[in-house]
Amino acid sequence: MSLADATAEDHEALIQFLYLAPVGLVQTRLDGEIGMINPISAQLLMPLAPFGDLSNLFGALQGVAPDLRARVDAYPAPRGVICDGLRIQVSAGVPGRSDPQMLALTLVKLDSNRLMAVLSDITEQVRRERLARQNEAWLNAILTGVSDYALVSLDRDGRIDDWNDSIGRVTGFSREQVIGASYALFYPPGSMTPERVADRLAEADENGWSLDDGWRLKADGSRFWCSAMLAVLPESAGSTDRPAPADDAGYCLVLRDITDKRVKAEEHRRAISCDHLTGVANRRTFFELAELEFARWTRAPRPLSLLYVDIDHFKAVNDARGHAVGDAVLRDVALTLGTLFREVDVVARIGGEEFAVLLPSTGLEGAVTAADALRAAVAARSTMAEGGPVQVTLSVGVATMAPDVTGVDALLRRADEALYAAKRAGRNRVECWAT
Ligand SMILES: Nc1nc2c(ncn2[C@@H]2O[C@H](COP(=O)(O)OP(=O)(O)OP(=O)(O)O)[C@@H](O)[C@H]2O)c(=O)[nH]1
Repeated sequence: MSLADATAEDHEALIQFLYLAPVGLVQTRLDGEIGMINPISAQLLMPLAPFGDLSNLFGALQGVAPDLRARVDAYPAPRGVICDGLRIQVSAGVPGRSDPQMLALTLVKLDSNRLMAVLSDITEQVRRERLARQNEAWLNAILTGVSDYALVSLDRDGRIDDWNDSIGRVTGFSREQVIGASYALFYPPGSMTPERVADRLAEADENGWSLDDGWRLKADGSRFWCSAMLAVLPESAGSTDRPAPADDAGYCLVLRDITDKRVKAEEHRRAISCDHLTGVANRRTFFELAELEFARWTRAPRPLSLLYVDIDHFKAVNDARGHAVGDAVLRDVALTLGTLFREVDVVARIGGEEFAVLLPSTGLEGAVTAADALRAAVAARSTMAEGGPVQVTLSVGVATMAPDVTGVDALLRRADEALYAAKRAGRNRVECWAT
């Protein structure tokens, strides 16, 4: 066989591999223009691509992974792995019925002109991981030594009904301060609502336990990073010879100070849950948290609202001042969003110049007030950038939960419709969804 024949055969084998590979493979230029794409990629990308346009990988993924282009631009080496198994949330699931669809993307820079993208559907794997994580956390909680724990016994309403030294040791609170208080006492202001207190109790009732990590408060006002497990006590405290009726059963709250491990945990959390450019939550995290809120709402309806935020005429900023200045504006808007909202609110970048804010325990009126405060704050400031300050305005669509809203996607659609109305009405406005 001649060298030319052998090369042609190799080429043919490569094409065969590309077409039959069990994962999606896409070869693009550095600007994302697609040169070669196999059927699995086309199948995965087609539903995401605006107007079914599969000419550019970044364009196709713009709605679900807006920062890809920036990642490629920021990658300094002539070749190498730009991102490895980056998780991209494609759609929100419906609690109890379907899981959110998730893709994994590995992006390799082959040389100064070409990228290779490997795409796979990891929806099922993510579901299994979530279950495994919960099991592991539970096992860790049981197996680790008990000296760094504070054990708190709670009544059915989440009020602390028993005291032991471990609470004083870990949190610094005295018996008088804690007995009769809600366990929300250990949470920093703004990070707990009465509904959330009840949610965690309900979650524990349903699963036997409920876990969460985050900042907690000590008696002196300082914070510690805590892993908290709330477990159902099958019998009421003090009952010895007969099981208590189920109504009397309380809870055991186990607080563990893991401040030392926090830096690593935080770094990990940020890497997977925050938007690369702005530092606010990414689209995937938004949907995860929004689904949790929606599931809570399904169990016990309470006010829950959503803001869909879009920067006005942002393309003009990019066109006039360049992409880097556009990025600085995005970061600035995210900063304003981050400072205006409560810790319990979820602020996320869900598209190129689109943000969403989920407001638990907030009805329509409160959401409109918050949206207008945001609109006014952004309109009043400007971003300092090379070549002079840049001013932008926002349009905001507001929607609130109602019995006929079937899921997170549906709520988002309503907020999007309201946003569209705000754009039509002249921009720099807040509009609410109306039937
Ligand atoms: N700098 C920068 N620009 C981005 C990023 N993601 C998306 N964009 C740009 O955002 C712009 C969005 O423009 P359009 O959707 O036309 O909307 P608009 O100009 O904001 O106009 P209206 O929304 O109708 O007020 C496009 O120019 C995108 O290229 C990003 O990460 N950085």
